[in-house]
Amino acid sequence: MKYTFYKYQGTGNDFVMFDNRKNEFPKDDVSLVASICDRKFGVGSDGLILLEDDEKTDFKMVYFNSDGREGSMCGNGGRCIVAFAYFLGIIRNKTVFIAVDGLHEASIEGDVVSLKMTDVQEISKKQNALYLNTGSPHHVQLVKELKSFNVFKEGARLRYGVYGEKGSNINFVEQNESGGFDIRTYERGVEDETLSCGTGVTAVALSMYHMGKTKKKIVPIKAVGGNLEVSFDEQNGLYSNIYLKGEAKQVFKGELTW
Ligand SMILES: N[C@H](CCC[C@H](N)C(=O)O)C(=O)O
Repeated sequence: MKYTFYKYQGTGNDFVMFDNRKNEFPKDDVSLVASICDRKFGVGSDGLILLEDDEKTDFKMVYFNSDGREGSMCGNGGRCIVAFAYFLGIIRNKTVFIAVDGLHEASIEGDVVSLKMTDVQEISKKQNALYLNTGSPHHVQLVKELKSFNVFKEGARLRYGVYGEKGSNINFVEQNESGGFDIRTYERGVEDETLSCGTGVTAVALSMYHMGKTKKKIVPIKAVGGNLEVSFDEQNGLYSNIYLKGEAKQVFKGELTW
């Protein structure tokens, strides 16, 4: 059977996307998902996303990491699937959809998608770092000379060494001259550095505010693959109305046979 797929990227975090409203995709096939994501033997991507029907909202997002296993929330994937739903004509400029961590509101204007993230109440302190869940678990650590920092080696060491089998995504941050922050992320489930991680960017913005590194509630973040903006409200340590905003684009369409 032939399946049409689309490739999307959000600040360089790339995804193979299927319209699975007819439920044809064999989503329990971990090795199939992993082989589609493989950059040498497949299409190549950081993850695979299914757009499915949902009774109560506009659509459902099902996200798999490139290892073939279902992941926790993906912020860039969430932005990309909004662009995909718009392309398919399922939504207009505003939407509410369901993902693994609950409901998400979003809006799209040209190539720019603004995605509401889950509220965050708990930011815990680790040695040299903060840890929080923005839909996915994130370790946030300030470093010097981020450009030459060995993200893969240090990320892998912390991911397994500190967080064990379940793991965490690991973000390294440095404040830049314009007052915003540069970020590089080692992603669990991809087990490598990716060019951008949306839930990671969100975690960094909240963490930097929490630490007093910025007083602004609109925080520009520069990932390797592009710029994102995080805005939020904060009251007594509760972060709400968190929005992740940036470009999400369709790259190509193709056909897979299996
Ligand atoms: N790239 C994603 C993060 C996916 C989280 C995933 N790596 C996991 O821990 O299951 C993002 O843009 O938020």
